[in-house]
Amino acid sequence: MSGDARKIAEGLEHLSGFGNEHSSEAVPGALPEGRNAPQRAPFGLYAEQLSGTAFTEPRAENRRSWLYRIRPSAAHPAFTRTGNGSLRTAPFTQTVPDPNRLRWNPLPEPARGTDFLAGLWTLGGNGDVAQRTGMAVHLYHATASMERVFGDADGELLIVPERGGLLLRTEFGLLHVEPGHIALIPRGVRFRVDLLEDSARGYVCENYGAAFRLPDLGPIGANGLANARDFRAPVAAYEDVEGPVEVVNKFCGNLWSATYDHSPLDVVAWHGNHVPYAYDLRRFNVMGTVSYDHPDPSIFTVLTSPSDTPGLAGVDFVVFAPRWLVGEDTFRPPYFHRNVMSEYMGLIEGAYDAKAEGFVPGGGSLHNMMSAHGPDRETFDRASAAELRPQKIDDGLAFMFETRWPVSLTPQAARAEHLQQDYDDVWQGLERHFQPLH
Ligand SMILES: O=C(O)Cc1cc(O)ccc1O
Ligand SMILES: [Fe+2]
Repeated sequence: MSGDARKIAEGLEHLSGFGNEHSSEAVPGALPEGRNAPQRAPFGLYAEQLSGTAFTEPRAENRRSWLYRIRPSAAHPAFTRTGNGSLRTAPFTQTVPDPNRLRWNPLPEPARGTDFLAGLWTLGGNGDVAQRTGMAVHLYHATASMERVFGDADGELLIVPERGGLLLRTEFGLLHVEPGHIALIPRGVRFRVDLLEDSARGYVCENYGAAFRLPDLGPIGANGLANARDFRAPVAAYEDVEGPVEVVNKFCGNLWSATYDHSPLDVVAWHGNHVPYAYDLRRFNVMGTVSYDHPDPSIFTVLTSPSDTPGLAGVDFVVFAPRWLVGEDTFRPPYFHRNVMSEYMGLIEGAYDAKAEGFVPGGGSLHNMMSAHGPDRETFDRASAAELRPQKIDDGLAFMFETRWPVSLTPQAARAEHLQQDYDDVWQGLERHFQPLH
């Protein structure tokens, strides 16, 4: 936490757009013109490519950036294993996959001096990191800014702050996010997290699969949901620091550490489309029914990571943002359902319209493949009797990581003190109302 970081965060410029060919230079003239790798890059910088897709993936999929840096990333000593803390990686095989509905309270308060990386705690996930499929659900609770630098070779990190602003110092420059915003750090991109308050907590989806992108809009048309221009990418900003800097690399599930003799956040200019970005979820253009029935939550998709089957996401990131409910002769909250996809939900603020209580900011719920869930009894009773006037839902911000594979838990999540023991009770007392005519 630092006043300096807050001042920096609030004065940041950014580049606008999703998936663009952006370019940025912290020093005018640092970006080569007309070629990526001139014989000598401007100002004695090193040119380096960072790829996010195979070289040969179709143009519409292809992601890579060119970085012009003080030292090439290759200039580093050997990495050696360091402790993984509470961070775990797929395949998750240490617990028996659980068909029960599960819900957790927020993580307990960590020790003072816990940085973002040490504060990461894995709930579970699916797939296999070495196959680049699946995802992990992490929570974080941090009480100190990072001194070290982190990069995740295993996947991109979708960070969903719930409490406390963050200043993300990345190779591409600086991003500022507050609760209600998201940040995405692409696979392999190095970064450090400064806290803007005494502590920060939130959620992370580590996506081992194909990079998140905006969903197709189909009949919605050319605009709507998350609009591309509302995504913010950083402008180039570099650290010219000589001296020991610890760099931690997550590789196939383990943390590896090396002490560099310089900061790796030394990129003076860059161009490309494999970049970190941030987005304010309150900019989401919510679509919904204007006639009847509760639409499926895919209508709230912010970002999707496709799998090899069209329409079947490895993981979708979905937001339940403030909106009007106007459906006529409609049970307006989320319906009862059993879903082939698996749903991890978190709450950033306020309340969620399917749950009267017990689903709290910083907590989370897991409804795995085919587990029966939906409104709790209190919500069902209230919504079944409610007068159906137009109603604004504006007291909460919830989200979902919805994935095609069941989420298996880590032992620490399965045995957590903050796992609620009585979650099933929210569906107790749903009375029988059936009265056939006779
Ligand atoms: O379970 C949930 O609360 C998420 C959800 C929301 C919704 O509006 C419809 C279906 C669904 O799974
Ligand atoms: Fe659901």
